[in-house]
Amino acid sequence: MDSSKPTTSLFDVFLRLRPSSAVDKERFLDVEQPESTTTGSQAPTHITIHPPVNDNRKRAVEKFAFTSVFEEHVGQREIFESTGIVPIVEGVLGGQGREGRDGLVATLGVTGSGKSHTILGSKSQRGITQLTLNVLFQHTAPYLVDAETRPTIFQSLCSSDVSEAQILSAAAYLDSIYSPGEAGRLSRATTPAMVRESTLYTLPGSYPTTINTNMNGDSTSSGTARSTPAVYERLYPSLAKNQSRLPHSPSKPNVITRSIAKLTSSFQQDVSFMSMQASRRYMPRISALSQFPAVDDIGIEVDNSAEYAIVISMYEVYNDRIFDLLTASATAKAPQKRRALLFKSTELSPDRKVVAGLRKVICANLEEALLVLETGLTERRVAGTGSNTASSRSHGFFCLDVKKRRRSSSHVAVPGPWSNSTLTIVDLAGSERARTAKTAGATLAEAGKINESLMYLGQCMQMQSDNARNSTLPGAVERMVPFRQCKLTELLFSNSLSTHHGAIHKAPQKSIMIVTADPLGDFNATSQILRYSALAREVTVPRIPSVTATILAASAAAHNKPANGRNSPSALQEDLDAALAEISRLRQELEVTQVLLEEETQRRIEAESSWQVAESRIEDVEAEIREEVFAEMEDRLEMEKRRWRAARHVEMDAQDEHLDRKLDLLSQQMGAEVYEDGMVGKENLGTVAEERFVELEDENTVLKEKLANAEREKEVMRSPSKKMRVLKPSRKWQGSAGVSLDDL
Ligand SMILES: Nc1ncnc2c1ncn2[C@@H]1O[C@H](COP(=O)(O)OP(=O)(O)OP(=O)(O)O)[C@@H](O)[C@H]1O
Repeated sequence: MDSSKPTTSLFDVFLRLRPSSAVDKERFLDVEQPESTTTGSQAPTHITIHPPVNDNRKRAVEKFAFTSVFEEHVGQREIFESTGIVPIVEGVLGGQGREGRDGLVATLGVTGSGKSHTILGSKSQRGITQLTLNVLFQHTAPYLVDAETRPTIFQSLCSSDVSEAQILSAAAYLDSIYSPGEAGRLSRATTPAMVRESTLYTLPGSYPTTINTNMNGDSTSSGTARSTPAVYERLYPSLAKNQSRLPHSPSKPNVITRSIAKLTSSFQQDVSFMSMQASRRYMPRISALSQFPAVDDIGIEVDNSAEYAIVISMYEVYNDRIFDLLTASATAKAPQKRRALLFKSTELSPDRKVVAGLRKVICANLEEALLVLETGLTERRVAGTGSNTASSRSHGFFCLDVKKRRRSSSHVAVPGPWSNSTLTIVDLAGSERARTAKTAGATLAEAGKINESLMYLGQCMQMQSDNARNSTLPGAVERMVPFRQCKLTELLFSNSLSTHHGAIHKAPQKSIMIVTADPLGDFNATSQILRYSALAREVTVPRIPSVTATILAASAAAHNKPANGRNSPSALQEDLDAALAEISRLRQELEVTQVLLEEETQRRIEAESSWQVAESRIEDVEAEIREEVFAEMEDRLEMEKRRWRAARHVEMDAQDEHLDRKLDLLSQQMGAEVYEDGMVGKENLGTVAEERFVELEDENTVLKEKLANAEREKEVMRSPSKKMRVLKPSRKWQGSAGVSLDDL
């Protein structure tokens, strides 16, 4: 089996095994050590999985190839270094004078296999996300722009963003989340690394006891007042730095003073921090987050002719809909109100889809970025299941936009335009079996959606490995990866294809997938994921020595010879052995074919079910479109009616006016007396005038008919039920001013 990475591969695929806590379970996965391990440090690339001993479905032994396999003892730093994340970060920053290239790092695996641990770490260890942020900020620090205090830079960053985003500075964002008005916001989960601010006060001597709280919840300090900023600076060095730039306003307390004031107030009321409401939110303590493993010695190349801005956004895909994790939309009053965002092309990004309308936060340093990350993660949907006490119920996307532009210098007066490249780190929700996870209700429904999206992801990855396998065949045509089936695959794959924006060619993103597995976990679920994610796969049937041995023994008995045949090497025996070996080989081949057939049947069943899902979705969409079109038609009809009515009123007014003018003219010409009520006195008319009067009467009759017709039409428009009545001609026409022309 060729383990080399296929050229058409969209992802590099790594396998990480987690240390298992299970003691009574059988290990079903073995790592094949490469021969060169004895001489060099080459990581293994192949694994073999064996069906459980008591497996009543006769299943094959399967061998899988990955870019690298990391065994249980491998730590977070080695994963960070060996999976090629560092070159991806360099790619995002872009080489000297070049635009960056998008990157994607994702984890995939069964629930509880260690995806979140790999991406986000735990209380004692940092994950890939924190390590990436550390390396990124450490090396770009001298080249980062100051968007906080320079409005022109902030403005230029806002206007360069193509995703209709709401861009904020980190201080403004954190203030919007932790300000008193937002204190009742719901917290869905604590993050693996988060230690809440309240724990600060349990440490002896760490609490500035002289802080007092006024009626507004503002804090004032007395006596040892200088200790307060020291605590701020130790806890929130970046915010303290930012605040020192801003004029201090006692009437407008900042987020930190308010937070401490609230805690002081609780403390003074003798309320235990442990008994505080879970929904209450406190700023995470930076110093309490893990610093391990250190990555300060890892170097990356940065373009020193450029300046950078690092902008963070976070969202989750929950039930196939995208929700912003940085928008404070879930409040205690309206927990359900979360607006789903669209993945679409925008005015400024016509050739490339983006998640439109996200909130994005410009971070000036690592501390700010970690605070934003921790805050966003508390919004993510997490629930306890039978398989994992904090199981992710959504696919989490953490996006690092690196904005880059040429710096102004003595040669170039103005800086260049901003370019943007994004590193997306994805923590996928895990596939799970309802029976193992013991889920029910909404959690079970979520699992259904998670499994469905992972099935589509599996189809895409399967297509990728099929394409890679077929690419070596003459005349092979690469098949399109079906990534538009759901939001998850669209988000993961659509930037993996190269696009053109005007004359600019954007390179496809560089992607890596880290598959996590528990070698003592669920065999069925794990093998399914390995099957579609591995770069290559080989199926073998376990040797069944008993079959050959039985036949040999039987034939030996028939010839009354020893079973091993060593003592009687006759030609007959040799023929018999050869025949038995051939039978055994054919039998194995048949079994492999049976296994493959079974798998193909399974795939067909899955494809049929996804076809059915697609069909019912089409029906839903069709019904939705029908309703929309019908509603639009009704609106338009109503608008047309209103327009027609307005036009008719105008016409009637014009006719009245015309009539009045004629009467005026007539009375002037004939010297007839026009009474105050508009009637003309006939007694004053001469012969010529009488003729003219008759003419005008005829004309009036025509006008009357026209008006009567108009009146009838109006009635018809008003109510179809009155149609019949209106069709009967009215006996007598009354002018709009109540003047009867018959009376003239
Ligand atoms: N490599 C590892 N080393 C130590 N502990 C680990 C490792 N991988 C996972 N764990 C621990 O196992 C538990 C479950 O892991 P985690 O939450 O990362 O699983 P998951 O795959 O993200 O699950 P889900 O899909 O349900 O969210 C956690 O307590 C985590 O700390």
